[in-house]
Amino acid sequence: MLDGTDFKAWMKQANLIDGAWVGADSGATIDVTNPVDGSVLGTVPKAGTAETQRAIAAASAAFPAFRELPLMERCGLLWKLHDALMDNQAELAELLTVEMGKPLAEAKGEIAIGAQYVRWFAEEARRAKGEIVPAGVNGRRILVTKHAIGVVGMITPWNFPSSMLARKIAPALAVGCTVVAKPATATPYSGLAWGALCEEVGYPKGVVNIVTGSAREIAGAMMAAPEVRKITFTGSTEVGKELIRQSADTVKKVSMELGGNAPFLVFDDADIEAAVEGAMVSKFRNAGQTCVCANRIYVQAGIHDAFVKRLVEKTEALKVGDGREQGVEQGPMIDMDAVEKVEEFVADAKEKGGEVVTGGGRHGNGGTFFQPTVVTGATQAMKFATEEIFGPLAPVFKFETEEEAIEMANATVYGLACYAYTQDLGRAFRLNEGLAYGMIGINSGLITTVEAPFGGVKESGLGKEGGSQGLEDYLETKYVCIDGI
Ligand SMILES: O=CCCCC(=O)O
Repeated sequence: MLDGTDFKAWMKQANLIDGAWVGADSGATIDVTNPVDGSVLGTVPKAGTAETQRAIAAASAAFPAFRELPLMERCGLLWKLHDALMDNQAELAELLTVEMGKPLAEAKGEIAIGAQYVRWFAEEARRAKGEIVPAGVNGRRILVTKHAIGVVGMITPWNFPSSMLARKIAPALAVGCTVVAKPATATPYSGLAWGALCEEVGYPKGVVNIVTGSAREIAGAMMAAPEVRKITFTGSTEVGKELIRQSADTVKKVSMELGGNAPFLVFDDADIEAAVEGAMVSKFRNAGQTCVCANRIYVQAGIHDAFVKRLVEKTEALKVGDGREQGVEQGPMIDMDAVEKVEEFVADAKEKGGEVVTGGGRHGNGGTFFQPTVVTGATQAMKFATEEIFGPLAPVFKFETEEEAIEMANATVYGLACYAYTQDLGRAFRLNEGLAYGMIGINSGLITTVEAPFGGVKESGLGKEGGSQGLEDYLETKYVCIDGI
């Protein structure tokens, strides 16, 4: 266990609305538990429509002045926010681990990448450039300018409760937008901590508002409010589709980071050790509860057995336990529903001829711990071929040709991330062109980085987070036509 950190210092048990820390109007609260043993860490307000409407009104009132804050002052606030995150990295990471379950090393990494997003967008804000376009006729000038979109509603998930907010809140604040955020009910403290950090570094009241409680009511109030000009959501495709439908009524801009079903292709010419290493990190980080986790591992026949042998050895060596314990590499799953879903995938695979080579069931630690699992003999008829597993289950499929691998990899409605291991440069280019995914890792199982546009195609989403594109999503483009020159 960690010594000397005081994660409770950042564990805010109230909502931040218009610069005040408040409870729900009704006084109702929701318990927040540690998935390691179900123990109650504390409570958060069970807020709903009225509280969210006040948060939106506060963000709306704060917008004109915040938008006008000199660019260097906005960037300066982000620099301070970056430093506050890193100065409190250990405490914030422990808070994340106790509410979400991921190993402390991963939680620290999550706080660090969140801080990097903040720094990245502090730098990118200085390049939110417009352009002057040559006019088609004399005496006329065409100017294209960029402007903060306005109040942004943010709905964030439980699996990366800090960094998913980072890559929404940082670009929004960088360009002068104001924020109403709803963290996931299972992991609200990491989101509320962003409110506390923003307050500490001096954001004016109303610029950042954080509301916890009824997802239906909070999201409903955001979607209904004409002042909310943009909604950014990370979560399931099902919920994302519903939010897109609701956004039509007030024609909001939307960014949707939705589900995935990442194929991980390993070709005969791959460096097997590197491929296994990549598969391990891609599959088992966050106990497989990552939208870009390898969901289907396709291995070419010539190296299939050698790959599986190493994958199983490494999977069996994973240390499962309380994320706060030294050396733990896989924590508990978020809840019992998640466990049962993985059990269903295993049962379905077994019924259809798959072989569980290691793991396959609940872990001896009890509760929501699940064994790191490898299933071989996977086929396109099994449920995980088309559905997202979101758990520590690695299905291995065998393939013969590149064409067959691409076809199977693309046989899904999702298009978030995919991976391929090969030493053949020509093949790497063919894969990049042939795989219908928003992100491709060639010889890498870990591709998330602040400089790159994270996001999917098809039913995996709309918009990008990170990169210069991640700023663009919070800007409105205007054009001025000056005639008679
Ligand atoms: O679950 C989706 C977020 C992925 C974040 C990451 O890759 O770090």
